[in-house]
Amino acid sequence: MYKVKLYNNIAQVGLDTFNENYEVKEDLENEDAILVRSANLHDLDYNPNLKCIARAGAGTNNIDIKTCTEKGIVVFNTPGANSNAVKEIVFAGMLLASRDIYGGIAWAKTQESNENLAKDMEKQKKKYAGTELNGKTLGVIGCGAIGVQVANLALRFGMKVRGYDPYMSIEAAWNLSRYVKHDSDVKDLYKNSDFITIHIPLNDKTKDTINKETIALMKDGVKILNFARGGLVNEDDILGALDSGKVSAYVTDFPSPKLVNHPGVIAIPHLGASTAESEENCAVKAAQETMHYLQYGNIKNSVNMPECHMDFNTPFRICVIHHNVPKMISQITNGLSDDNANIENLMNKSKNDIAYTILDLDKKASAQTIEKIQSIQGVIRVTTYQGDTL
Ligand SMILES: NC(=O)c1ccc[n+]([C@@H]2O[C@H](COP(=O)([O-])OP(=O)(O)OC[C@H]3O[C@@H](n4cnc5c(N)ncnc54)[C@H](O)[C@@H]3O)[C@@H](O)[C@H]2O)c1
Ligand SMILES: O=C(O)[C@H](O)COP(=O)(O)O
Repeated sequence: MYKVKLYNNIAQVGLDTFNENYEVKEDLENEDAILVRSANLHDLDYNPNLKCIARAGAGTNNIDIKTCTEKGIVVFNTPGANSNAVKEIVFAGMLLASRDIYGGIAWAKTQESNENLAKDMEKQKKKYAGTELNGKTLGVIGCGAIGVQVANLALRFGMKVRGYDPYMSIEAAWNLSRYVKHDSDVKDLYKNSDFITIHIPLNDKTKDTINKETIALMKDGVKILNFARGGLVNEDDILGALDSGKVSAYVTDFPSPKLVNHPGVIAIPHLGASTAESEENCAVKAAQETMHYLQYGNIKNSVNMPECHMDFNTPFRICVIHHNVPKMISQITNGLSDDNANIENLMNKSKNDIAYTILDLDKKASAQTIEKIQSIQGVIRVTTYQGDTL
């Protein structure tokens, strides 16, 4: 029986994905896997049995990836599974930033006993007038699963679109409309955009991407949208720019006490991925990733380990997480020699400093052999799988 510990509410359809060999709940000890959304796992008390963490969502800044890698814990996310939900809310944000729909609705709610409402509202409405998206320029920083969808939809709104992403994947490039102007220098995007939306992960390099200096390069009256992470935008700098009028609106999915009452801030309580559809997509994908790893050692959509998966149809499988250094494969295969086992299939993949090797054998390896492989310098974790778990 595999144990999967829950750290957030996970959509039921995702929980139902696990079969009878899984115990899935919040209150568990010695778990094999963790399923999480945005709960902070930085202070996790890692139990030695923990093999993987699946983030039902995109951002993994709530997980200590470095420690997980050192301990041989595979961290998964669910790329693209919530991108449509975020794309849609970004447009809600752009519309709210362009027209005072929110102010108008708030006024209408005060008019319950106004007999002359029909007449009064025609006088009042000029207070809430705004501008259109059509014809404006949107700059998209980060053209991944979300950025590409936002860019493509903006074109359909009649916007001109510019995109900046020096690390764009081939898949994302295939999906991006050719009508999106590619900015190889982000300064060009800053200088020419009426709206700027940011869709990149938060890490040490991207923290405070939007700051005093970058804001100074932008058009006067620019509107900034942040549905990625709060830490990407320096709060003091954005508040200063709102006060001076340099920035005319800041739409954020990451409210903070400092931001919420500023008139230029539209703060939404992290609702970007909170749709039934995206919660279900993420939950199912995270559950599948967890099961494929726990049962077969197959890795798909990991942020700290290489993509490595192979059909499993031999009696025994050994999976080794190890450092990406010379002579590892020869040492691992030599380690098997005492058992006289035949390696029927072998796959080795690497990602940065980490590598992963799957060896499928014609018979079970002995406990001594597994210990020998585990003791090779550079090996982080060895896991074995029986063919009859299929
Ligand atoms: N508000 C929400 O509910 C919500 C939902 C999903 C994702 N997110 C956030 O949005 C982020 C993006 O999500 P995604 O699904 O599009 O991820 P993704 O991995 O598909 O795309 C991220 C893109 O950012 C690019 N990038 C990285 N660093 C960059 C930099 N310095 N400058 C420009 N581009 C850079 C990458 O090359 C990649 O193409 C996530 O990391 C997460 O933090 C928020
Ligand atoms: O990174 C993400 O996927 C989003 O921020 C969604 O987070 P949530 O699953 O907690 O809504």
